[in-house]
Amino acid sequence: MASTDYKFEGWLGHDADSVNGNMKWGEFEPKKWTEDDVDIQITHCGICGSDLHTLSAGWGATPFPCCVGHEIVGKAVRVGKNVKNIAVGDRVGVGAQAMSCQKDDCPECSAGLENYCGRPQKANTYGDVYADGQGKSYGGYADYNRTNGHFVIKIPEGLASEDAAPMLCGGVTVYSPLKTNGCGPGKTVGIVGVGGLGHFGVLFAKALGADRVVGISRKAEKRDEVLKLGADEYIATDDDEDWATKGRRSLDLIVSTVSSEKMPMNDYLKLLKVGGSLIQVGAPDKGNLPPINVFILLGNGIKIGGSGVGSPDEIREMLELAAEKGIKPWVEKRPLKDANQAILDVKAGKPRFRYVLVNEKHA
Ligand SMILES: NC(=O)c1ccc[n+]([C@@H]2O[C@H](COP(=O)([O-])OP(=O)(O)OC[C@H]3O[C@@H](n4cnc5c(N)ncnc54)[C@H](O)[C@@H]3O)[C@@H](O)[C@H]2O)c1
Ligand SMILES: [Zn+2]
Repeated sequence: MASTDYKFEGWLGHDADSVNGNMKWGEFEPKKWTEDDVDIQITHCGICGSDLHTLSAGWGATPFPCCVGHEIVGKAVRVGKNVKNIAVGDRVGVGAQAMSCQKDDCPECSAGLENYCGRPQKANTYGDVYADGQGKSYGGYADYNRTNGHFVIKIPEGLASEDAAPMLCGGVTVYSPLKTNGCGPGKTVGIVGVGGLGHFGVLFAKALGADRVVGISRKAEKRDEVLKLGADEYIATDDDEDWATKGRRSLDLIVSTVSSEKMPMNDYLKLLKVGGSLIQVGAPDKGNLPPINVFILLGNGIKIGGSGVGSPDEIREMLELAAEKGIKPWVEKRPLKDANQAILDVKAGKPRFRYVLVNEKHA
């Protein structure tokens, strides 16, 4: 039995003002320990756009106090008796999901689609209340994390911790819809919104063998960086008022990571070839997309859908692909002690393309 004389401490948001650089360091009570759980000594945690939506309570009430962060990597320091896939000392990670029902009679969990489990047991890595009285979930801007072993993933040796961390949410959230919707040789793919998720979209669309990958964002200033990432083309929508006409019916698949309700959705849709699909993964505060013009849908025979994170199996598959192909995300390491400033910098649009907090006590 490993020692359990550690405290769960981290950056806590106490109200919606915490997103303005006002998280406070403090102790929290993790979920009640069960023999299905793993305790992780955290070394790295990526900053996801969802952390900001949650701190600002933009998606609805957040159960404060809340420690955000769901791109967690660290060392397993306590492993429950029932956990078979992890041993003490392993380098492991946790993404955005911490729990599902895991029952054989669940159509989703039994099919390896735990991310779509429809039962009350489903829980996010932070800001959630466990269904069975085990308390609240707390995320990775912290010293330690406790998560159900089914959602704790071993990190392959070939991947650096700072690169693996943001793949656990940001990476898999785009990898899953690319894979599910046929990204591969012979396909042209657009990635709308080249931020944290979008940059993974470019990297994974290329790694899956798409013929052409087009980065689509607002500002021309990102062009060189997006092309350097591996995109074949870049469209700056603020810079060219004819972009939708010029690119008409040129893409088989679009993944949109944009969360602004003001996005020009109807113009994105015009870029799809007949039979093409746009998959929305960006999640606006109130959950609404701009009004969609039905004539664009039926006139082009196109589909619009959505996708939520990815299953533990998809995360493992993505990490293996990343290790095998040497996929190198663009991350910038920030000390965990400066988490408040890092959040302000994300709000200001500074990351190229993902910040990863490093816990200097453990890394
Ligand atoms: N579907 C899921 O399961 C899932 C998982 C993780 C994150 N998300 C959501 O995805 C969104 C993006 O997350 P992220 O971590 O990449 O955030 P991010 O801040 O790193 O990136 C968002 C990018 O979109 C760009 N953008 C904003 N408005 C735009 C517009 N009108 N046109 C083009 N580009 C625009 C921004 O400049 C930025 O580069 C967030 O809403 C987040 O909550 C969803
Ligand atoms: Zn996320």
